[in-house]
Amino acid sequence: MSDTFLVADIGGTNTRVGLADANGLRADTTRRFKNRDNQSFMAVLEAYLDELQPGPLRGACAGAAGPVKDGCAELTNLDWEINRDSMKALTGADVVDVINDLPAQGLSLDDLTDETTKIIRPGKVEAGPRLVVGLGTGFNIVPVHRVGDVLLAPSCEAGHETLPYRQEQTELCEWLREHRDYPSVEMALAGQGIENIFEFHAGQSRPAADVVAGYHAGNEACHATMKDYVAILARVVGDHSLVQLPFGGIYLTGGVSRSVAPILDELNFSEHLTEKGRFSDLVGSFQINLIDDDFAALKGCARHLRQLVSSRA
Ligand SMILES: Nc1ncnc2c1ncn2[C@@H]1O[C@H](COP(=O)(O)OP(=O)(O)OP(=O)(O)O)[C@@H](O)[C@H]1O
Repeated sequence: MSDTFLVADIGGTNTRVGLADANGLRADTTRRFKNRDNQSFMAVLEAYLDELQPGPLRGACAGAAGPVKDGCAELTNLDWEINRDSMKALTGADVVDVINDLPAQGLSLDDLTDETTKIIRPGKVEAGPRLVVGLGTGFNIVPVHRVGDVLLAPSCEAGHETLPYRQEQTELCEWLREHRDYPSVEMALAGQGIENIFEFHAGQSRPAADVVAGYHAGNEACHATMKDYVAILARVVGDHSLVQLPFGGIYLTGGVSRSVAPILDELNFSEHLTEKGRFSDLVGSFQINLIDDDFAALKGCARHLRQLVSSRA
């Protein structure tokens, strides 16, 4: 029987697809697609299968950036649906599943290399839960638990909880309430969050990458944006740390995390993170890492399939 898995990570902006086997994700098979250039995930998958011609597949798993129920996901930030039955029909795979994309990132943690996991803020690392914070087109946070040899990462929609803010951000919150969906964590901390905060400060729009570049170039509105962004990020990560107690460490991931990680220190991330009264030392003791692997979720989907196959054996 084939041991090949097809794995996919469908975000609001990008879709990544690859093949994995007993040795893990095959680097020569990974591809990245811009969603705006494609009609649907099925169209992406057809193009991928046409190019790669993988032969019979043992399993197929998609991590999708939206709530998943009964094998179906509706993406939150794009008008796409991902459906387990359609994937099964197209791939002919034996075991097929759809999971949320952030648990997919979380399930990759034991398959990442030292080169792709960088320490941003050293801390004490012990056995215990780990916490993955996804900063991409959307925002989400999931805990990762180990039970024996099995990793568990439950689905969450933490990006849509209400923004915790201090007095300094009251006007920003009111602006989000008036001009966006509502003042949710995602509206401030995803890539679109950087753009929202910039628009609040500057009265005009600018892509997230350009706001970060403007910060490095000394632009005042970009500086104010990243200052708010880092303060809110630290507060949200601190709050979730108290809920999950990530003694195994905190991991930032996603397209925004790689450009934000280098400026956390200079924008007082640690001071905001540890503003927790009697629990400041505890929150400050968790190590914070950066996942610098754009295909991490594919590795997590492969692990999910391995776990599914062995639970059915
Ligand atoms: N250099 C950068 N600095 C800041 N933000 C950036 C940079 N480059 C891209 N982004 C933002 O990163 C986001 C895309 O990240 P990513 O590739 O992780 O998205 P995705 O996988 O499609 O998203 P998700 O899974 O969150 O729906 C976009 O919002 C984009 O504006």
